[in-house]
Amino acid sequence: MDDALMACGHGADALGFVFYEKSPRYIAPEKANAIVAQLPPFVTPVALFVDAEAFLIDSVIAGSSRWVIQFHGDESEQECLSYQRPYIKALRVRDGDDVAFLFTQYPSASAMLLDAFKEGVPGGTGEVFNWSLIPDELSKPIVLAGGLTPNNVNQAIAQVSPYAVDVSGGVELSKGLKSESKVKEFIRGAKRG
Ligand SMILES: O=C(O)c1ccccc1NCC(=O)[C@H](O)[C@H](O)COP(=O)(O)O
Repeated sequence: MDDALMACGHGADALGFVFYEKSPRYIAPEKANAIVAQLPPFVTPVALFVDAEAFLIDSVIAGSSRWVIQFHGDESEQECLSYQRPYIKALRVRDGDDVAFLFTQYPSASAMLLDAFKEGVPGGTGEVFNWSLIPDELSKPIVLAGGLTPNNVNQAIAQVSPYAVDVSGGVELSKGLKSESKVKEFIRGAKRG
């Protein structure tokens, strides 16, 4: 709760909640929904799943009409759509990927999140990928992720012009422990960019 309100206080537009049990950032659904109930009205809570069972997703989103879902696994478009909520599909980009083609696989997504590919790690890698793999013209808004920090967020925005930027490890003191000064610096840098 303290971290969430701290990030909102520094101007975060959205907060991600990781419902992937293998992540050090995992949060239990009931705890997350208690936080969501306290969020200011214009901050979007984003529920992150990796090939989760439908009952888990349903149990989280039943807690609030405000949830946007972010899918980090191999979920099909049909599956993403079945929850009848706005959703973001994460793609882990690697050399040789045709990003524009991958976008066409999720026509119903509200946005696509582009993240670094690391074998066996579905997200939160802390690694930057090659931004030049992102075409200039894409059919959906991009959320840029992967190894962003207060030091490179400006450059990322200048090069990619994303709809939004997403950060995890780059604003932490250690895995799962957010740093207020880094969060503040990151958001300031992003909004200036
Ligand atoms: O953060 C995690 O632990 C995580 C685990 C499983 C799926 C997704 C996860 N995070 C997703 C995010 O959107 C991260 O913010 C994104 O991958 C960027 O992470 P980082 O490179 O550490 O900034």
